[in-house]
Amino acid sequence: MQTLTTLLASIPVPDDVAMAQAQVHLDGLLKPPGSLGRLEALAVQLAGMQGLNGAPQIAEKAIVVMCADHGVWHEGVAISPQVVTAIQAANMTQGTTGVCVLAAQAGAKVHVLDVGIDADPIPGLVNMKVARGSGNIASGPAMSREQAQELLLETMRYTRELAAQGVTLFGVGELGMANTTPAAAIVSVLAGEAPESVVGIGANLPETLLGHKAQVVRRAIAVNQPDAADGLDVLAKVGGYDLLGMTGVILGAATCGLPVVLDGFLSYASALAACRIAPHVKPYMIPSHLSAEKGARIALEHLGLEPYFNMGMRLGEGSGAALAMQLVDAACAIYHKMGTLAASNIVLPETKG
Ligand SMILES: Cc1cc2ncn([C@H]3O[C@H](COP(=O)(O)O)[C@@H](O)[C@H]3O)c2cc1C
Ligand SMILES: O=C(O)c1cccnc1
Repeated sequence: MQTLTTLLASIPVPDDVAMAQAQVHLDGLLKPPGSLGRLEALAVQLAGMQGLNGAPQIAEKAIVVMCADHGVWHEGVAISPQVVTAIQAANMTQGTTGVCVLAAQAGAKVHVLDVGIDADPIPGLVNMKVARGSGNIASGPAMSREQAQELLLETMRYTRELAAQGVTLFGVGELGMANTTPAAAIVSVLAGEAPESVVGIGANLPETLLGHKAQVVRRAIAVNQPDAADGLDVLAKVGGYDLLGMTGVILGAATCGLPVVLDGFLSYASALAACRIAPHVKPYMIPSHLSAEKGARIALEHLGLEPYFNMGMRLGEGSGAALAMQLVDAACAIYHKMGTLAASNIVLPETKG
């Protein structure tokens, strides 16, 4: 079985030649060159991905939703009852959640993984439970480094298996009451920003409790002393199973040369960790929306990603990733279905840049 090191080393470098050819093709389509803006850039990005073999074309889409509970919930950093994680995870199997509805719109299949829900295994979920909830990061690590590495590998392998079955576009999602607290801790450490700048209301925490939430993040960092240079250390000490699992999907997709659409704030934390673990994963990431969570802009800036849309969304679950998959479809559609300037005998003067 391949080790983490060999898997990470297998992430292909995007194909520059394919990207240049895609740009030439786009410039010849029935429009002023460049006039479809970031849709063109997205098509070029896809063309460079080795798993797609040159032409941007999406076959099967998968949104992988990582579900887990968090010991830090007991610090009073979230207002939702902890049992909502298990209830909403079960709802995922009924197709009634936000991500399920939006994924159906996008033609994506939702895969729901229990990586650490504090409940008995739930029928219909993939059981990859590490434990019934992670450790309380305010007083110790979320998990051991061994557990973190094992879950990272397992979720990478799960993603690669989906790719082997024909998935060519991935989206990440999560579910876990209180998970905006470990996500804020990860972003704080990896972006080098104060907890106060990245802590937000999550699922409607009263503003009056934001100071407390920031203090809990401060404590988590002080107690655990995560090494900002070591993404796995940060995830293990101040993260959680769901955040780790999303990092696994991001890295797993990249090892197959396939694109992965990010979601909201939680996914930004996982993506920052993925970049710290393997910086060459970056070209495979596709941002979706700007989450309304307070630290969202900071996290995206540190990722060097500009979100495609800003709709005040802050649900998570993969809802934003599902919506953005329709943009990926749009980028492929213009590439393959538009007519050419040449066929219409339109000759445009050369323009610069
Ligand atoms: C019914 C319900 C459905 C959700 N779906 C996603 N979240 C989102 O809210 C949680 C994070 O916010 P916090 O850190 O404040 O707990 C995560 O489960 C996230 O996926 C939900 C939250 C609730 C209440
Ligand atoms: O940005 C998100 O995805 C988000 C924000 C708050 C709560 N849950 C999810």
